[in-house]
Amino acid sequence: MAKLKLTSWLSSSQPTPDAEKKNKRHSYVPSPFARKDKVNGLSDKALSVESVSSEPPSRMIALAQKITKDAEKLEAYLKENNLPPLSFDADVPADFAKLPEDIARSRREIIYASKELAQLAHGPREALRWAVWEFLDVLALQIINHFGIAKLFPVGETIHLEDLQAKTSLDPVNLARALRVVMTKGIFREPSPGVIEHTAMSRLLAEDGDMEAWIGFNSEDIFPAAAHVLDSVKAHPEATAVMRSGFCFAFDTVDKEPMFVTFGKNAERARRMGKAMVSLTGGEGYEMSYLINVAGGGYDFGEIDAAGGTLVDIGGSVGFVSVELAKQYKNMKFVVQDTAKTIASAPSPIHEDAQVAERITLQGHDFFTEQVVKDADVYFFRWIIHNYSTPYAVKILKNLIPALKPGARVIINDHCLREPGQEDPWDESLMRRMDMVMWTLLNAQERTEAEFRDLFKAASDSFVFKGVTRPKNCRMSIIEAVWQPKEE
Ligand SMILES: C[S@@+](CC[C@H](N)C(=O)[O-])C[C@H]1O[C@@H](n2cnc3c(N)ncnc32)[C@H](O)[C@@H]1O
Repeated sequence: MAKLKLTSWLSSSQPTPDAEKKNKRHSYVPSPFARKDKVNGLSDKALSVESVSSEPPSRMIALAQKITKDAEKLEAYLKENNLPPLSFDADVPADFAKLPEDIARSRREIIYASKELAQLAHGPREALRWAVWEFLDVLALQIINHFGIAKLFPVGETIHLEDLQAKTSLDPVNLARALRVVMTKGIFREPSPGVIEHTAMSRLLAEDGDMEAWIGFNSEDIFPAAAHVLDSVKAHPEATAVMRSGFCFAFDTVDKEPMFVTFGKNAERARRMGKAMVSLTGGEGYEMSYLINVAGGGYDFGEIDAAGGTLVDIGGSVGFVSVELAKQYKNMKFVVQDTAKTIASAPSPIHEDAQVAERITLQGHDFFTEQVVKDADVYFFRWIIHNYSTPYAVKILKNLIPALKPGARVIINDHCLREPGQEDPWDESLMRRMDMVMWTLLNAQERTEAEFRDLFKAASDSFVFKGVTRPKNCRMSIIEAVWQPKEE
């Protein structure tokens, strides 16, 4: 399939002055390794810590000082608020308490600075040599998670390795070797030789079903698919066809079916992916509340609500986003569209509050066919457009056109990539890796603002691109265009 003007993140498209301003307004500490003048991530300004000598401290010392300063700040906050000290112990809370802005920043700076410091201390050759071994940690975690090892003994108790071995079909030698690799990541520990106990992270594997699904989906679906991207891109260098992705090469479905169809045929695998998505969207920076909270930069549907307007939630899964919106907006109506199978699996009623449930309609609809809900006020795509390369994404948008009334809004809720170096390093790494996941599974991609603009333009000149906004601390952006057909 021919590629349209696919300005991939490699061929950095120039942002408009407005986009530039917006990016700057939201930008955090520059991403690691992005700029020569901001060696390895933290700008020199971000590292301005007092030095006792007249010589400016080396990068290594500046990072170490920064870590100390921010760690002291974080520790003081924890103490003042009677929060437990940070630890790997199994009984600590799995999530950070909600931190005030400045303390949250300190926490993040500790993460970036310590990562950079460790890399400096490894040196270039050793850092590079072992960077490519990360997949072996994933392999070990895959084995431990798949065989449910964390659930085989209670949290708070220890177990002898041989007793643990007796509880699993996994070969004893293989259990021990996989366990000892994940232990290097703080998942389980061995307080004395052959004695195993839980840590906070292994406890999550035992008790958090969504996390177990997240690890399973990533290590059993994405990991094999990633290992086949090279085959796929060698055979089809344009890498746009959804049925020729690394996933299709890995699972023998090339030119037969896309990933979503493969999952649709396997209830267990589909359920795992669904739960994995719940885990992801409950994670920091992805919560639904960002979209809803107008004061924090979420989308304001107030005008549409006042008029009792309709939002079509396309690829809306089992309707949980529409439910959240309907709880907030008491007059709007919602149509949730997804594959017939997904719609059939939605809860009934969709919500216990009848005032919410009665305003939500569920409908089987394939977004590769013409939109059937005419004259709605909003057509909404969350985590949909990034699943498709440009030719498919343009088709999805074009399928809306016969249904659109003048002024209809098309809202996309996805990542929006900024220029390299403008994100907080944690976000930058996560969003770039999500871009690789999209490539791996679906030959799809995350997009920049300019790429979203091009997408709408390729669908029709009558889409007026309104721009991109991003709620504070949220990783996802809100991308909007309005349908304004040209006068004949
Ligand atoms: C990544 S999920 C996003 C779900 C939801 N919008 C959210 O925010 O979590 C993609 C959704 O698209 C649906 N989907 C995939 N292909 C579709 C198609 N051709 N037509 C309609 N829905 C489709 C899937 O069933 C799935 O629910």
